[in-house]
Amino acid sequence: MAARRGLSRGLGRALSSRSAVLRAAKLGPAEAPPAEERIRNFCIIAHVDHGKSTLADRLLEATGAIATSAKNAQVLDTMELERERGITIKLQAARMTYTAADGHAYILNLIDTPGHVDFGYEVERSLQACEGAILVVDASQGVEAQTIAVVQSARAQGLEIVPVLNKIDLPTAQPDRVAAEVQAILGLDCTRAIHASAKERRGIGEILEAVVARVPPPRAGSRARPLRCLVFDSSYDAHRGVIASVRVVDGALRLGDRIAFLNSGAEYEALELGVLVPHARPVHSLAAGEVGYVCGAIRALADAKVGETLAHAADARAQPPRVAPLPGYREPRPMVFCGLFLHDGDRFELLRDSLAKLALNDASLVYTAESSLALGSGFRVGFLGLLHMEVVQQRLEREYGLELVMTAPSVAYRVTTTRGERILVDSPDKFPEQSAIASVEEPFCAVEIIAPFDCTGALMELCQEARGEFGNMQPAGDGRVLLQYALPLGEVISGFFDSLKSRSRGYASMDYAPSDYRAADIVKLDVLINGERAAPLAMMVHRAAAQATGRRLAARLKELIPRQQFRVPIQAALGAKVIAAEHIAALRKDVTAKCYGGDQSRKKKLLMRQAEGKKRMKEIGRVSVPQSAFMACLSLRGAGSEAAAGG
Ligand SMILES: Nc1nc2c(ncn2[C@@H]2O[C@H](COP(=O)(O)OP(=O)(O)OP(=O)(O)O)[C@@H](O)[C@H]2O)c(=O)[nH]1
Repeated sequence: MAARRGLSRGLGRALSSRSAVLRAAKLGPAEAPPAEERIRNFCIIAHVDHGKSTLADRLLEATGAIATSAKNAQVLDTMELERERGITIKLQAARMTYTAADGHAYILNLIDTPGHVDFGYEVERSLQACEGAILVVDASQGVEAQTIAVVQSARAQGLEIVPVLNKIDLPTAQPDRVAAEVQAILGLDCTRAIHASAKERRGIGEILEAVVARVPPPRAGSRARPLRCLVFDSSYDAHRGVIASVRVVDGALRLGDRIAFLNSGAEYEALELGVLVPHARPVHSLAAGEVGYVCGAIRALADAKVGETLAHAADARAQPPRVAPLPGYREPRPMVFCGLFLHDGDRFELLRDSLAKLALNDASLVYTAESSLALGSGFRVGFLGLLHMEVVQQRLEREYGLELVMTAPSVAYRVTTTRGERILVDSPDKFPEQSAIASVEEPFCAVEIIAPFDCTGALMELCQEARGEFGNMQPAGDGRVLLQYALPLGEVISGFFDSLKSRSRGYASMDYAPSDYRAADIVKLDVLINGERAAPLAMMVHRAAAQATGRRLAARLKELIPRQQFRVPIQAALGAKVIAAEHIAALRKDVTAKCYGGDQSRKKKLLMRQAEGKKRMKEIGRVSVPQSAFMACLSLRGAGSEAAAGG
C-alpha cells in the first residue's frame, strides 16, 4: 500500500523537479471557469492491491491526460514517460477533460486518497472534496476489511458510490458472486456494477460514462458566496514552500488575492494557482467546484494543515467574520508514541534538524525532547499509527542517514490522579506513582476482520486474549466471516496483526479505527538491573498481563545482556513489589580464549572488536546493556506476542 507520506513526498519531489519549468511556464490567457454542471469530482477507493492505481492510470490514458503506456510498464521507452508515469501514480489530484456520449466536454477531477487508516482523517478530508467514489473490488478476491472501511467513510461523506469489479481477466474472477457479496455485505446496489480489467483496459469507457452520469456535479449557486476552500492535502517544497491542494467550495480565488487560513490564522498572498493535468498548469483563478493547488510562499505545513479552510483575508478579518470555517476540522491526534534515540549519541543536533525538516512535510508529527540516562538525548515522538511510525523511521534513516534506536511503542493513557487532575500519559516516565492514581483509561479501536470461516475460533481466541469485546459476526461470502470487535489500541499495536496473519495462514485482512477511551487497570512495570531502575525498559501494561510480561522480559534480558564480572540480578517490579526475577551468573568474558595463545594479531583484533562492542553498550549502574535489550520489549507486550515472536 502506498504510504501517505510517500504520496506527498512523491508529488513534492515531482513538483520540485519541475519547479524551474513551472516558474518559466507561461500563464496562459485567463479562461472562464468550467460550468459547475460540467465538473465531476471523484476518488477511487479500494482494498490494497485491488487495482486502484492501475485503474487511475487507465482513466488518465483514456482521457489523454497521459500517453498510453506500453503493455509492460517496466519497458517504457523514454525517461520522460517514465517520470510522467511516476508522477501519475503518486499524484494527489488529476484533472482530465472527457467528452462524454452526450457530446459535452466534462472536467473530471480524480482525487487520490491515502489508503491507510493511520491517515483516516486525511482520507475523510479527501473524500469531502468529492461528490462520488469509484469502488474497486478485485473480482477474484471479493470484499476485504478495507473495502468495508472505505465504503463506510465514503457513505459518511454522502458520496455516490460506483462499484467496479476489476480483474475480470483472471481465470479465478467471479464477478457475479462478488457483486452479490458487495450487495449483501455493503448494501450497495450492484445491478449496474461495471465489469472491468484495468490491466487489459476493459470497461474503462463505461467507468468514465458512469462518473459523468452518476456522480453529481458540485452544488450550483455557490460561486456568488464568499470564498471558502478545503485544504485536502498539503506538501512542502523547498523552493516554493507549502503546496496546498484545495477544493474550492464557495466563491472564487484569484491570483494575487490576499488569503487566510481560518484555523491557524496565517495570512499569505496567492502567488501561484494551478491545476494538475497531471503536470502542474498555472491558472488565473479557481472557482467553486474546481480542484487545484495554491502556493503562497507558505513557510510551514502547520499554517496550512490538511482540513484547513482557506478564505479571503478580508472576509476572515471582518468583524464579525464573513466566513465560517468548513465543519469537521481536527488537529492531527497522535495515537502511538515512542522514544527516538541515536545509536551514535553525538549526532543529536542532526536528529533534531532532521525531525524539524520532516515535520515541515508532515503536520501530524509531534515531538518533544526527551533525555534518558541510558540512551542519551532524544525525542518522544507521536504518530498517527504504526504505519506512520514506520514511515517516519524509514525516512529518517534513508533521507537523513541516521541510525535510530526506538523504544517500544506505547499508546497514551488518560490518568486521573487522586487530586482530581487529568493527565495524558504517553510514556512510562510520566506514569504517576500507583498511590497517586485514582483511575486510568485506555484508547480503544473498532476492529473489523475478514477471514476464512475455519479460522473463526482461533481469531476469536486471539481477540479475547487481547481483551477484545465482541461486537458482531456475519458471513462475508465465499466461506469467509466478518468479525467486529472493540480492542484496546495498545494491544493492536503490539504484534496483533502478525498474530492475526499467523493464525489465519495469512488469509485474514483487518482494519481498525480509533473509537473511544475505556477504564482499564494499567500499571507501570519497572525493570531493575543489578538493583538499578532501567527507565528505558519500563512499560505500561494491563495488570492481568504484568506478571507474564515481566517474566518474559526478565528472561529475554538475561539472554541479551552479556555476562559481567559479577552476578547481575534482573527483576521486574510493580512499585516496590518484585513480580519476576532472573540473574546472570558472573563471568569474565575472555574473547581471546579461542586463539590458542599463538596468533597475536588475531588476538589484538578480537580485543579491539570487544572494545568497539563496549562503545555501543549503555551503562545502567555498573552493568553494560546492549542496544538490542532496549528493543526487547517490542516483541513482548500484549496477547499476540507469543505468536508474533514464535510464528
Ligand atoms: N490481472 C489483473 N491484474 C491487475 C488488474 N488491475 C491491477 N492489477 C494488478 O494488481 C496489482 C495491484 O494493482 P495496483 O493498481 O497497484 O493496486 P492498488 O489498489 O493501487 O494498490 P496500492 O496502491 O498498493 O494500494 C498489480 O500487480 C496490478 O498489475 C487487472 O485488471 N487484472
